[in-house]
Amino acid sequence: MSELRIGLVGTGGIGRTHIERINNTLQGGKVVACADPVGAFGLSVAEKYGIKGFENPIDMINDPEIDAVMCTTADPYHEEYVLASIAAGKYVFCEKPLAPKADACKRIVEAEMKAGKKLVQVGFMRRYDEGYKQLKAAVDSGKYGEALLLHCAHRNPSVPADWDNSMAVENSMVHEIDVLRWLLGEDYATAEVRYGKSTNNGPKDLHDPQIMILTTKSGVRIDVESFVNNKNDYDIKCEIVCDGAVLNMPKPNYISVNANATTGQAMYTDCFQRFADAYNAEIQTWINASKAGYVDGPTAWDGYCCQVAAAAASKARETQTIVPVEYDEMPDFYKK
Ligand SMILES: NC(=O)c1ccc[n+]([C@@H]2O[C@H](COP(=O)([O-])OP(=O)(O)OC[C@H]3O[C@@H](n4cnc5c(N)ncnc54)[C@H](O)[C@@H]3O)[C@@H](O)[C@H]2O)c1
Ligand SMILES: O[C@H]1[C@H](O)[C@@H](O)[C@H](O)[C@@H](O)[C@H]1O
Repeated sequence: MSELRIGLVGTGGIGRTHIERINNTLQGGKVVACADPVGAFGLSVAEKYGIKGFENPIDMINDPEIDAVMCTTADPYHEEYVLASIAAGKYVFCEKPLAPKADACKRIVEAEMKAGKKLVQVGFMRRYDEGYKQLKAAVDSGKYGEALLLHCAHRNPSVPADWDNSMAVENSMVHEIDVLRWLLGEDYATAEVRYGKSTNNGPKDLHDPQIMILTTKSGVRIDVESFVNNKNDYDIKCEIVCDGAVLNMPKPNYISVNANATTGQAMYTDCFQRFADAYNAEIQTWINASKAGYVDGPTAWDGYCCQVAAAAASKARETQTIVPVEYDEMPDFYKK
């Protein structure tokens, strides 16, 4: 196959950035068509990029001219389009979360096993970020002793007005749930969510900030501050306290500017700036692997495990208790 012909469903903010990165920057693939659950919107984006538009996303997924699918719709639509891609036997990249609820992720896992072949990659792009990769390499090297504690922060300037408490975990902190599980190489045992004093700057149904506390099966304790209406910058922190050292994620920086008798430094204000290189590496890896006939990234099983932990954290928040994270046993299908 000379070029992977991609059909993208979900032409909102990130969908359009993926069309641009694939068609202008990356190699080996082209977004040749797009569609959206809001049909007319999908058609208008297709016109803007000069690619084929489909009114109905399922027709696009089933079109023989489409080799692989990207699903970048709002979270509740992921299940339908990922299942349709699996039914069509096509590789599918699904933005995180695989689906907001663990039972929907489980249905995807079951459909993929029934198809007999891994087809799904989940959009946890932080695994491709240079800073997280360096942290993982340092932990895996064993040179710094065992990881004991992790202190993390996930700060966004703002989130849309329809956000509620469940999205803080299911949509936002799910990035930490995935990347720290990958970094430490183990699953979670318990989840807990505690509130600080809330800002008045966010949506009315969101208590912000929140602190999620996770423990892994071996007992590593992780705290994550989620503050998604800080009105300031997009700031991601990860500090790992090891037995013999403290490891800190490097902060990608802008230049500092001395002017007007002040030293200043611009800051990232969104994930597209902060993780630009990671998105490119993630999607290039997906294109290469899809052409070669395999999945090389976070799997549907990873997506399921993350939403199981997110559900435990949500329950912990509602009950203000510590909740066990209880996964199904990993099927052999995902062990290879
Ligand atoms: N990996 C990441 O860091 C990352 C970053 C952003 C989003 N995401 C994920 O990607 C998915 C999509 O997020 P998004 O930020 O692109 O959402 P978005 O709100 O920009 O778009 C979502 C949907 O809203 C509707 N919509 C948006 N703009 C519209 C318009 N002008 N007219 C009509 N309808 C419109 C469309 O149906 C569209 O598919 C989500 O699952 C999200 O979690 C991941
Ligand atoms: O969908 C976005 C995206 O995943 C960002 O990377 C994250 O920082 C935001 O909190 C989330 O709302």
